[in-house]
Amino acid sequence: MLRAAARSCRPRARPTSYPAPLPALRRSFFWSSGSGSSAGAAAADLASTHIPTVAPDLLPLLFGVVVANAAFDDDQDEDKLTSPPWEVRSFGDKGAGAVASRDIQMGELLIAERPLMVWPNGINAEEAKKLFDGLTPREQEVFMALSPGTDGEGLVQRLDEIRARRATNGFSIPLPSVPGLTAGGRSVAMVFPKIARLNHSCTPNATQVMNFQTLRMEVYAIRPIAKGEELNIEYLPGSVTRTSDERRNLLAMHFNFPRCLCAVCSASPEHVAQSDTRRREIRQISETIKAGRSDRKATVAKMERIRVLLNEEGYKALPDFGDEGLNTSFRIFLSLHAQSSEPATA
Ligand SMILES: C[S@@+](CC[C@H](N)C(=O)[O-])C[C@H]1O[C@@H](n2cnc3c(N)ncnc32)[C@H](O)[C@@H]1O
Repeated sequence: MLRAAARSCRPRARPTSYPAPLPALRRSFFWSSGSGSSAGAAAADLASTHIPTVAPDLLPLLFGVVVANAAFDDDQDEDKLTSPPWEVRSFGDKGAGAVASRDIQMGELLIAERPLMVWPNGINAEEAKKLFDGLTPREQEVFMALSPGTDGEGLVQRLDEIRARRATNGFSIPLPSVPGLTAGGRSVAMVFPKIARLNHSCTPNATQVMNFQTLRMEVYAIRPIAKGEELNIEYLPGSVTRTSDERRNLLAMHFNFPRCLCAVCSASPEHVAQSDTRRREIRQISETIKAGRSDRKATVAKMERIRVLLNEEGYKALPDFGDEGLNTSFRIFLSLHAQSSEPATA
């Protein structure tokens, strides 16, 4: 997909919102700490944040140790990791999926999960087999239990069973830059076995974000979710600006399901047509906002129109326009809108 392209479509696993900046690694990790200590400086001068100078051939080893200890998880709610508020059940033609086992509030952390493996993107069948053989028997078992991704007619269909699973269930995740260590930008493939059970919806109620401090992918509720409701994420960023046909083509090609069975796509033809009209208008407006030629007042009016259209669309969560700048602007607009529509207190 292809796989890589597919996942780069889907999980947009945005490495955007690290909960906090990366720790010490961000200073010059290897060559000299740049701390300015002179040869004669006393050992006591070394700050507690001192970054050691590391011999180059030890870097991969040290990096392995950093990765292995990446998550101290001291701020993680153990409960969320061990007894999440959802369970897996069958969703008919969609296969397995996750359902809320109690009422969930907006903003709740639903899953925080380490990847089963981290592989390069764009590998051939032979390389994939070699990497698969390197997994432990338990990891292989977990991987092979995931959706096979070989029952459709998209690009995934042409892959071997390892890469098809990787494509259907994984994310292509851009690595962040670490000054002095890596420029970032390179995307790698990661599969998270629990998150892989989440089905797609064109009006999702959850979203995923990669936390590189803990090396976990986190899934959050982006609106209140009632007990018994399915948890869904959006595989395609920018779905809110695409018509049903456009979404169907992309989902079929990259995720191997020819028919999206989410609430929007499985509505009556009349409702689907209305939804398409709204999403076309959202796209047209969002493109003019991105072009940046409107003044502030006009931009606010455009965002207000998008807000109304999203309401009509039943899109109760924050949309992903597939554009970080617009996502942020719209988030700010919504919070200002919420403040201005709060009833005045006497
Ligand atoms: C990442 S897996 C999701 C979990 C999967 N249902 C399972 O049984 O493990 C992706 C696959 O689930 C199915 N799927 C996910 N969302 C769907 C949707 N909205 N409509 C139809 N099938 C969907 C497709 O077969 C897709 O290739």
